[in-house]
Amino acid sequence: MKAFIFDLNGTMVHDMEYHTRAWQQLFNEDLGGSFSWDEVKPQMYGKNREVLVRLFGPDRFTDEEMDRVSLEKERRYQREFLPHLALLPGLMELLEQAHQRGIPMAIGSAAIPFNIDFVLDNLNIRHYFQAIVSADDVTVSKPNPEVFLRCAELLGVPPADCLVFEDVPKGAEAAQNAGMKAVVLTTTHEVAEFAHLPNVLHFAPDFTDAFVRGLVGA
Ligand SMILES: O=P(O)(O)OC[C@H]1O[C@@H](O)[C@H](O)[C@@H](O)[C@@H]1O
Repeated sequence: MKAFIFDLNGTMVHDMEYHTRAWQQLFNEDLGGSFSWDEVKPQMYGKNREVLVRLFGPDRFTDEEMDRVSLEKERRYQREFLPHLALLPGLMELLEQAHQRGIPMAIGSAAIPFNIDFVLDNLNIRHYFQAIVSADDVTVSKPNPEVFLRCAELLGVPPADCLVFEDVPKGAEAAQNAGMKAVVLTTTHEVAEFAHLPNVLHFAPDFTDAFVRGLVGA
């Protein structure tokens, strides 16, 4: 593999429960919904506007309202997650080794820049990434391949030479649709949920995993 593309939430940081909880509270306490955890969790992919349309239909909110709701959700998420903000075990070492070996790296996330900046700047890791593609940079998000194809283009590496690190089935599906192999971090979903995706090379609990370390010759 010539380049690495990292999903952000649930892959670099173990935070998907915090996203799910922030959304569930907002849906049920502020927006009049009554969604269970098991109904909200599978919706945790794609842009915030896409999440809102999937759950409330296309006519409920204006674009401005969706952006306001989205920002409120991220403020709540950041407030709750900040005390726990840390990279997954082994990721800092992997980033450093890949950087030293000249492997280009990108972030391809459905999150808005507000959340990407929250992680990168608080953890001081922005300098490792040659490209960052957020919700604002694509017309359609995962499982559409646009986000990962844009990363490959910005890195100047053919899609087939990019390896994606993901944690959700819809994200691994986006990699498949982009013609990219994926390594799945099992922070958020069960291995069986990825059974339909032939591009998944390996499942790992975190970045200390021997297969993952072997990718940078460590
Ligand atoms: O694409 P990533 O980095 O996993 O981010 C996905 C999540 O990003 C969050 O910002 C959204 O609020 C979630 O709805 C979404 O699931």
